[in-house]
Amino acid sequence: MSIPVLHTLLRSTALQEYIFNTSVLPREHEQLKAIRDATFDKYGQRALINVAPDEGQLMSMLLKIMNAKRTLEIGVFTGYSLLTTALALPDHGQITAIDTDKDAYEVGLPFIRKAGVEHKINFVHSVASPVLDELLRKVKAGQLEPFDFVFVDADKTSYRIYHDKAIELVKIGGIIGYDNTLWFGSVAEEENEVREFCRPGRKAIREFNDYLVSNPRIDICHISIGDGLTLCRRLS
Ligand SMILES: C[S@@+](CC[C@H](N)C(=O)[O-])C[C@H]1O[C@@H](n2cnc3c(N)ncnc32)[C@H](O)[C@@H]1O
Repeated sequence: MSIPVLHTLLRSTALQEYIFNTSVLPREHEQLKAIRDATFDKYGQRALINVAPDEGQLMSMLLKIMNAKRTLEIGVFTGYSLLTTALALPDHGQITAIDTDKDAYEVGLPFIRKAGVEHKINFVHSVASPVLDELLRKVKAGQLEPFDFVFVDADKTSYRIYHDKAIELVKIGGIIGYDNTLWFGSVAEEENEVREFCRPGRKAIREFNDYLVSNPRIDICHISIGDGLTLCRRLS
């Protein structure tokens, strides 16, 4: 069992291990496992910011059901969710992936290459907002098709800003996924019980969850997998 239990919100360790060992890890692509291992070697416990393997499995299933071809990712790190997406898209699929940390991306890149999917990826080394603004300009000018799927897993205090841009970047009927929307479970804790490291993120995520639910332009599904995943389907 190589996945630390911290990687899950499920309170039963035995049940989480059962899920991982029975249905998730035996089906995990060898290069995804290699990214996870390389991330632990380089970053230790920080490797937990990789998307959890069972969440990756869900993303992969969703992308295949949607027949997604063009996706956008904000927050790549060493590329676990990125490789998951690249493996789920058809050979002509295209991913625009944005991150400020090129060194982390390069930790995962050899495994993306070994998996034979690098040609699907356009990595943009930048803070996300200006890149999103430029993509928006192109979509509005009709120079770029809107995306089928957008995955957001970057700075939590900017999720609302990212949502206002992502809703215009994804096609009607397309999906936006937000990671970490249960923030170590702290969203449901009493104020005085919240662990210190959770405090800033908890406030941002709670406000973001309230913001999403008040938005009539989306369907919402809030899933307790990994550290919480909210799927939004654009309606209008
Ligand atoms: C939780 S990690 C992403 C994990 C990744 N999805 C995975 O599965 O491995 C968050 C990433 O967001 C990036 N990030 C933080 N703020 C950003 C910003 N303003 N613009 C672009 N990337 C940002 C960080 O550099 C970090 O690599």
